[in-house]
Amino acid sequence: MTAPGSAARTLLASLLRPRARRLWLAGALVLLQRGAALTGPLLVAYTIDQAVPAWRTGDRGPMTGVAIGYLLCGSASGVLRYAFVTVSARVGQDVLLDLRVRVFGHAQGLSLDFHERYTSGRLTSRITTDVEALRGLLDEALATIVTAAVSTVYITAALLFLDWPLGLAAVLVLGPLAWTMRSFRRRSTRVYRGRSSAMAAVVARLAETLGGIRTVQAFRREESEGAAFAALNGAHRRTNGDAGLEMARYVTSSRLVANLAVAALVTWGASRVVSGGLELGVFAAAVLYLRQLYDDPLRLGGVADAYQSAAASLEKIAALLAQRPTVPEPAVPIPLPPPAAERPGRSVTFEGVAFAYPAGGEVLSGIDLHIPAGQTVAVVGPTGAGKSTLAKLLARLHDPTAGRVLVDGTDLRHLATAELRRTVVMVPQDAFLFSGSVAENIAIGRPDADAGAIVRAARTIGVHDVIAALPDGYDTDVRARGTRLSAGQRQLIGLTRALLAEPAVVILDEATSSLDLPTERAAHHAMRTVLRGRTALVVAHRLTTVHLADRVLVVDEGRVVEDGPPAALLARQGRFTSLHRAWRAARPSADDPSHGGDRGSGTLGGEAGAC
Ligand SMILES: Nc1ncnc2c1ncn2[C@@H]1O[C@H](COP(=O)(O)OP(=O)(O)OP(=O)(O)O)[C@@H](O)[C@H]1O
Repeated sequence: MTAPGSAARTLLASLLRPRARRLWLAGALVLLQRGAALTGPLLVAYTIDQAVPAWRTGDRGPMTGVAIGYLLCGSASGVLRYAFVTVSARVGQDVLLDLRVRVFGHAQGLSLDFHERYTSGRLTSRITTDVEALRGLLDEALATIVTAAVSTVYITAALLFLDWPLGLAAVLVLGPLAWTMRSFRRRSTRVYRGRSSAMAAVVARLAETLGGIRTVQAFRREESEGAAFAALNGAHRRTNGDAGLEMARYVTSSRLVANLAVAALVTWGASRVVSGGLELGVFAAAVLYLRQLYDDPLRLGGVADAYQSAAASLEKIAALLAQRPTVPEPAVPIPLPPPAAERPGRSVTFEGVAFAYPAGGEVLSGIDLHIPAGQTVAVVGPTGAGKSTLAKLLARLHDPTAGRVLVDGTDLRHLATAELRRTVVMVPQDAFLFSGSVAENIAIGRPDADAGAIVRAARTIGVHDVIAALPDGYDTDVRARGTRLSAGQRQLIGLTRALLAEPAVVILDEATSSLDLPTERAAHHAMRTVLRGRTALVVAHRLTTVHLADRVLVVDEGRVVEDGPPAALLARQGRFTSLHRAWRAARPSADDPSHGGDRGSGTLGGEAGAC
């Protein structure tokens, strides 16, 4: 069978090495168990050639010895088999647990650009289908392979011991059998790998379609998604059929070779018995051994599937584990200087920053920016201008391709991840809620926060009443039936998280989705609360948000084209003024704090195209 590639072998070795002692024990148990199980034919030879003739002369001793020998070997074989299965199953389960935890931990540590490339469906497939494929290897295939190898050595030795010409002839037949196995291996490798990839594609599609079920239903894509899923299943069925065909070919050809060999050897042995060249008992034992000897290659064929699937899956998992974060933890972190007592927050500097996503051209270039501690900066501009990318660089979700991003003079690349996450907190457009209580969800930025601190933060943000009205208040499971929080409420929870985490630098990627006026006012108030006393970069889609800022950056095609206080920019009659006008035209009252009406929901992102 094809051995897994070197990365997969290294991975398997790293999984098995910590369990070496139990593996040695399992190996010793197999040696003993096969020894006990394969003594049977030797006892048959002894019975026919020695014990029965002795009994005929009135000596029952040898037969009694044979009976006791049978009993002991049979019992020992059973007990040893039980012990072997128990030990190897424990090793298998431990390896799988270790592997799953390792893959999950590794995937979590990989940078955002990896996750943007490698879909969650593919990751699910690695942790489920591929780890399960390894289970097939550990549960059955490995034991079968080791048992077959040990049995072949034992049986060959026993046959040579009983009658070396017969033993030699039997060994020679192993050659053609090995050849059939080799050609089966060559053909089946491709087929089994194809089947494993087809299955992975089915799982990945399933995860992705169900993950995006709202979009699927909203755009009536059920039929086309169903057709795509059926096509993938069809491909999987075809590869399954091919695998079955290969196996049938192998079983037929190797059985044919084995049966021909047994027939020839039995005829030859029988002729020697007749001519007196071979004892009857030895002949009987040889026949019993021959069957077992040629059955082992067949058993190996039976587990080839599990072996090949595991080899293919191990390779995929090894390739995933070989991915390195593109935003690595510094080898020797540099701590931030103590915060200045006189000013809240920390300063932020972009120094000659440029950035390109791995699979695309430059989306930011020539960014030179200094944000003093405590300043709130709103970033506005057309859709796709690079606003969110700028925010992601400050959160170090990516590293710039040129230049540096500094907080209080320290390059983000030199900050320990824990300190970075404590200092800079990003509130994304849509706050993701993990399964668990509302309180746990609020506390993710500060897990040691007590209930009082959580409630205080929620009150300050203005979301306490919403939470208190939930079926179990702060203990309500956010994923439980009937507790769907609205987009606006999720935003408020996201802001409460940020407030509780008390970062020196906060990044708000304002949601583009429009909210009803009361929720929008609540969100506005919450933002004002979170921004107070911190350095802030706000990707703004509404002019009400811009009103919160000390300074506005207008970004277009990856460059900062205007920079200054909102009033000064308005006076300049430039890009910001056009944006402002477009906003006022689309939403003359609702976005302006001086008005109280409730109109449509124009947002800067949407209007920015006019700019
Ligand atoms: N993960 C990614 N891989 C490749 N290109 C990306 C990725 N994310 C964004 N881009 C591209 O980078 C450019 C800037 O995107 P970015 O999200 O920063 O714009 P934005 O100004 O925040 O837009 P919006 O207001 O619509 O959110 C766009 O051309 C976008 O297509």
